[in-house]
Amino acid sequence: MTSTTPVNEVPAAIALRDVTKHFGAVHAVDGVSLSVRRGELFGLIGHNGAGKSTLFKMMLGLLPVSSGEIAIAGASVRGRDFRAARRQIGYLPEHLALYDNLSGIETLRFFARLKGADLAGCAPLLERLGLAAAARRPVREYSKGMRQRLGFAQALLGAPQVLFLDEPSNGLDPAAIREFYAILHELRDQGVTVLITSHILAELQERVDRLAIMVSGRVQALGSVPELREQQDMPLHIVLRLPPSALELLRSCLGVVPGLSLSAVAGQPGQQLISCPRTAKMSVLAALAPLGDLLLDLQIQEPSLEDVFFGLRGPHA
Ligand SMILES: Nc1ncnc2c1ncn2[C@@H]1O[C@H](COP(=O)(O)OP(=O)(O)OP(=O)(O)O)[C@@H](O)[C@H]1O
Repeated sequence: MTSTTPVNEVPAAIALRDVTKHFGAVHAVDGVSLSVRRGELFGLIGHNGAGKSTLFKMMLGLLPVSSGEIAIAGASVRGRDFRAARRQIGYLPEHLALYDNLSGIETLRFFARLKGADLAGCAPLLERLGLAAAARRPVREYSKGMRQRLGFAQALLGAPQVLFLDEPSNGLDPAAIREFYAILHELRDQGVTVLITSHILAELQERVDRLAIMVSGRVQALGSVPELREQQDMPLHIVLRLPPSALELLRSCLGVVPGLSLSAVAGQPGQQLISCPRTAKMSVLAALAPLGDLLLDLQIQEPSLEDVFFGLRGPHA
């Protein structure tokens, strides 16, 4: 294996250097470099066809790279030691095939045998994922959410150190999603590295440490949600509620702050929206002081991950 890690430095749990994958003329993945630390919960997002699944498959060694280097837990996916490293990897594919006639516990034992994991770990895993009561029922009777939880249980077999989860919250209800992320955060705190894809950006926004946004096979932006907001220079929105009689005073107060715009909030009488550069936040708040009690309410709205995503891709992308 070609090492990219300096001596005395802990290797990244996931390291990609200039990875490409071409299917004929289609550049599905086009020069991706990425480093995910041990114990990091990392999100991978992108439009349909952006290259996420292709990248996943290459990181799992299921699809050869066209060029570039991938190392998982220090082992190159092209190296001889990757077979052993795979034991440290858990994977939940987007569509996991399950045998309908097997029960939950039989399913998990089946996957445990394939993976060479301890069969004794199966029942506790079902318990942890809220499936203990359904353990002996055939999978054909499972709801979509139960199937997904069973899939998650199989990804956790053998206590993997790196987890790849492709659209894992598909079919989960809000309570199950909350429970699912609680388990992920627990695993992360134990040093497990998690790479997760989802199209539900609001779900990832508060829950991942960092993420990469893929556009047409490339990583277009990388960082924590606050870092991405900074990088994109997204404007800040401040919504005010005040009586119509205070509008003139508001305009004159804000006149001293450059670079902002003021507009009425459609369908919300008495509400005004200020859009301003993020750096102007404190100046705007200071400029509002003369309004005193006339200001009935104020909300600062940070751009969401969805705003960042569409800002990158453009409104019609
Ligand atoms: N086996 C294949 N042969 C030819 N083209 C492929 C193959 N697999 C993927 N592609 C193409 O590579 C591109 C990236 O596909 P990929 O499935 O990685 O996207 P994705 O980001 O996972 O999309 P989605 O969000 O819809 O799952 C697409 O243009 C797709 O058509």
